[in-house]
Amino acid sequence: MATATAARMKKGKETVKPVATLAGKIISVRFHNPQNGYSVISIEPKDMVETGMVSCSAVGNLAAVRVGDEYEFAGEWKEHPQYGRQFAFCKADVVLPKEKTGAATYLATLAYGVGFAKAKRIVDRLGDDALNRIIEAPALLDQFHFLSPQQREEIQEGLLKNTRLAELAALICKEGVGIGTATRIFNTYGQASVSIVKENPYVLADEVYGIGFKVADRIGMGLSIAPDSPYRVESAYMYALREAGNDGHVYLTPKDTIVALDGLLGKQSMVGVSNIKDAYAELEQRGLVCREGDAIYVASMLAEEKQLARDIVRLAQMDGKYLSTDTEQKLEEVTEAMQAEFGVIYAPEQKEAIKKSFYKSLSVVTGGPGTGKTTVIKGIIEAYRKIARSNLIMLAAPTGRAAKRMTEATGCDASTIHRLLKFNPMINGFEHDADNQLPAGLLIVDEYSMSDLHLAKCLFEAVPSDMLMVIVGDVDQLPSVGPGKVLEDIIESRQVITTRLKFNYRQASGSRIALEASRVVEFGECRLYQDEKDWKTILEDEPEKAVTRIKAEVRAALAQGLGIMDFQVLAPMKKGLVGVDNLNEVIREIVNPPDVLKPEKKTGKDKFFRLGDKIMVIRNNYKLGVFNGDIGVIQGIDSSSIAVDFEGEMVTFSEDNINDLTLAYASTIHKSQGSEFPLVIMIIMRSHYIMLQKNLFYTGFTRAKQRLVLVCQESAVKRCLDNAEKKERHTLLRDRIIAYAGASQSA
Ligand SMILES: Nc1ncnc2c1ncn2[C@@H]1O[C@H](COP(=O)(O)OP(=O)(O)OP(=O)(O)O)[C@@H](O)[C@H]1O
Repeated sequence: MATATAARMKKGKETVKPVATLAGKIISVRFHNPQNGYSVISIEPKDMVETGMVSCSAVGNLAAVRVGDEYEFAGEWKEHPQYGRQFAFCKADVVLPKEKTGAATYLATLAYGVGFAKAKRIVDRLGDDALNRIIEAPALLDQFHFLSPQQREEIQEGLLKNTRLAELAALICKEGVGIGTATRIFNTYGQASVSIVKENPYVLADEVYGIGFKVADRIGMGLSIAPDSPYRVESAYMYALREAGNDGHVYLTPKDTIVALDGLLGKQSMVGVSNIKDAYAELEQRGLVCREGDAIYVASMLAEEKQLARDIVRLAQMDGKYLSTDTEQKLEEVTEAMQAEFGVIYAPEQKEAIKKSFYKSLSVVTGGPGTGKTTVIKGIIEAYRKIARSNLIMLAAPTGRAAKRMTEATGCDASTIHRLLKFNPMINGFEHDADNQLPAGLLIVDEYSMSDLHLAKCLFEAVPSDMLMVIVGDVDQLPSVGPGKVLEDIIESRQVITTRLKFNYRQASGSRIALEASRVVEFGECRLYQDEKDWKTILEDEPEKAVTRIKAEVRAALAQGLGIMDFQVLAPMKKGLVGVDNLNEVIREIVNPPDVLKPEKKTGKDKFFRLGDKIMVIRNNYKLGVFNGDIGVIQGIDSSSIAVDFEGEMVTFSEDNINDLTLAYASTIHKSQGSEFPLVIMIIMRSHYIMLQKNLFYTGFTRAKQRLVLVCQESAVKRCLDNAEKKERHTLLRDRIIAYAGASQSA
């Protein structure tokens, strides 16, 4: 392996820039940006004779800057048009004092409550090289009982920050790589950070949370790694495959892979097909990627797709636990009894759905909003109680909001799938799996169109064959945010018993939203009611005016007493005047204007959160127990964290994961899946062109429970309706289910 690594290293045509050096003490800090460490400092050079200066300016990135600290810088002298000659450094090593008094003085600056006397006792015991010894072995501090645990931590952290982290920051904090990123790298590799980053910065994309290929590449390019370095091409290859998951793909075709790599590596990168083939061969040899025909997979994704297909077939072919010669009659009696009990006459298809959930261990119920899915869920629960004489029932949904709605609708506790499977941060996985399956008799999972491949694989393997599992969802909605289209593939395989509910009860009660939902799905048609029942359309051709209309509707909602969680603005995409990002800023100024009592926290260029802001989680964080699409309100902001109330559950986000949050007054239609809101204000304009699809439009307006306000250009809605073609997702789940089912039947 060592030889292979050396060979791969050699292939890269690395260039080393000539550098000058400067040693001296910081005498003043003129500027320091805490986000990226960019600093402008005055230095008193150690060797004034050599530099010919009493003081000089130096610029570069430092993790922490303190007047009095001594550094050895490497970089080059530059002539600034305004500020004159200055030293631009790309490397900065703190020179720690080596004699006792200097070391003790330095140590005394690091921890609150540790003055010179205590620091001197430490240095006396550890010797002249005390500071370096503590850096190498922080446990040495344990012997000093007069230090509190916090003081020990502060000394250790201070030393590392001012030395090793400073060195790392100076090396990489350029061109948009911030101190936060440097700190994360440092937290991952500790003292070895600089040497690891110098050898192969692309490893960061695999191993450091929050760093992807693009940041690693910025670091790599800054370190003059060759554009055709195998490390770079392999990292881009893995990134391209993983990134395809963001477009819903489980695998990529060879052609798509090359297009994606071209985009990532740049056409001028000297990377040719042979480099890409070499990268594939290396990654395949390391077990990271594999290929089946024209499908190139991240190896773990292929394994998951196969495992899921096997488990689906296992459950779909297993007779329901309570199936016997008189089951049909028993089910008939039970549904009759329930009709009397609940005062409801089930539609034939609803009855079918309830009965069929007892035929096999796995069944599916699908239907649009208002077709009675929840009514069927309640029916299945009650029928199970009566037939199995058991209460071993588990209910779940992919998001917290959907689980909450399920609880409210059924009166039974429902949890997220993650909670159901018991996510354990210690093992970074679920406690319930194939070896420790779920202890229930009946499991019903709602909003299943939202489940991606990974979550489906984890859930299905944890379901014992003698359990009854019913998955419920609206297959006409957008598929999951993550890779795959699991519900659609299961239904299309025709190997799993499925009931499609068609009759729309809400439509029967006059709802225009329900009526148009059916018409959109069945005929690709939709009437744009001016203002009738639960539907209001505002036709507006100019984007600026459309934004003004949205603002007016938001004000009207507030005037009617709706809270920020009661209404949601939806748009097809993020960018542009009528995109989510701009709408969020505009709506925030109405709903949560600035106030001296409301602290704000900067989170990026031109981005900030304000106390009281409505926010959404955009990445699953199993450790914090929050998931993509969860919506909450900011209840606390301080210099290093944000506390968010997720409908009664408080979660604190630190600097490391604040970027997993975004404003949520407006959100994309994709992100609104699984949620419903009393009022939805949805905008559909021609400038959203590339996103305008039938299932996107359908998913968006069916999020409205009581009222929809549609601000649109008529032609944009028409474009949605005409574009019934679903965006293709590369997955082979359907084919695998069919193949495994065939194989097991012929076996
Ligand atoms: N057989 C029935 N007879 C009369 N009313 C019914 C029947 N089935 C459902 N309903 C009513 O229709 C409405 C919609 O039903 P339900 O909430 O079960 O649908 P849903 O598919 O779960 O809707 P959504 O996906 O929007 O939550 C409810 O008010 C429900 O009481």
